[in-house]
Amino acid sequence: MSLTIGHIDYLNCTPIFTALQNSMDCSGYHFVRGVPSCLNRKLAEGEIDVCPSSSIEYGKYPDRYLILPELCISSIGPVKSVLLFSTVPLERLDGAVIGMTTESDTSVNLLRIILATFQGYTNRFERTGLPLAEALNSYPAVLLIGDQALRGALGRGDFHVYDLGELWYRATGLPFVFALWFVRRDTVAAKPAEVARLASDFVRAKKLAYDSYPTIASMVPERAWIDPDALVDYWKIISYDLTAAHLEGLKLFYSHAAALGVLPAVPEVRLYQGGRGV
Ligand SMILES: C=C(O[C@@H]1C=C(C(=O)O)C=C[C@H]1O)C(=O)O
Repeated sequence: MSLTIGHIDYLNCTPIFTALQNSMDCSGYHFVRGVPSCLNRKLAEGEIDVCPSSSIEYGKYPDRYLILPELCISSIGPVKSVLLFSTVPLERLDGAVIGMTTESDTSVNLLRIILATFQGYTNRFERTGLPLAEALNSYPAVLLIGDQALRGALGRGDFHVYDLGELWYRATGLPFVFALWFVRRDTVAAKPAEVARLASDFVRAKKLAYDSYPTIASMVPERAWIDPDALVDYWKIISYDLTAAHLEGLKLFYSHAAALGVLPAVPEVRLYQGGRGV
C-alpha cells in the first residue's frame, strides 16, 4: 500500500524532500507538488495522506489530523520568505486595503493578527495573484510567501519590506510555526505501518538535510536566481524542529486566530504517537 504525500513547491521544503528522495526507499511514496493553499485543500478532501501544510489548517479540522512530531517550518525571528511589501511605512497602513497572495492560509492570518491585534488597525484584505510590481500599483501593501517573497526581496524596488516572522517574535518572544506535517487520522487507521515508517523517514531526512545544505544548494535549479550561499543562509534561519517553545507559539497563534473569529475555537494540539491517540 502506498502513501500520497504533498510536497510544497518552495525552497523551504527542498532540503528535507531532497534528503528523503535521495536517501530513503520511496517506492511506497507518491508525491504531489503544489502551493500550500492547494495542498491544504487536497489534504482536507483526502486526496493526500500526509503533507507539510499551513498550521492554521489543523485549527480548522483538528478531528481530521494528527501532527507528526519533530517537524515544522518555523522561525524564531526573521524567516526571509513571509514578507509584507509596502509602498508606505507600516504605521501608515491603518484603514488600507491590503493585497495578499492566493498561496497562503497561515501567513494571511498572521498578517491579520499583526495589524488588528498587535497594532489595533482596521484593514480590508483582498487576495491577488498579480506579480509584485503590478500588485503594488493596485494596493499600498502586498503579502507574499515562499519563493515569490524571496525573489521579491532580491529585486530592487522602491518599497519597505516587513518580515512577519520578525514582527511576531518582537511582539511575543516566541517562535512562529508556519507549517506542520499533518497526517490524516483515517490514513493512520488504514495504514499504520506505512505511516510509522514515513514519520521516521521524515525525521531521518531532516537530520540528514542539516548536514547537507551546501551540497543541496549547489544542485537546485533555483540557483539561476538565488546564490547558493544565500540559500544556505535561508535554510539555516528556518527552524525545522518542533520543540515545546514552538508548540507554545503555535497555541498562541491559535488563540489569537480564535479571538479574531478565524478559527471557531482554540484546538487541542494532538501529535501522532505511532498510532496511539487516533
Ligand atoms: C515560511 C514559509 O512558510 C509557509 C507558509 C504557509 C502559509 O502561509 O500558509 C504554508 C507553508 C509554508 O511553506 C514560507 O512559505 O515562506
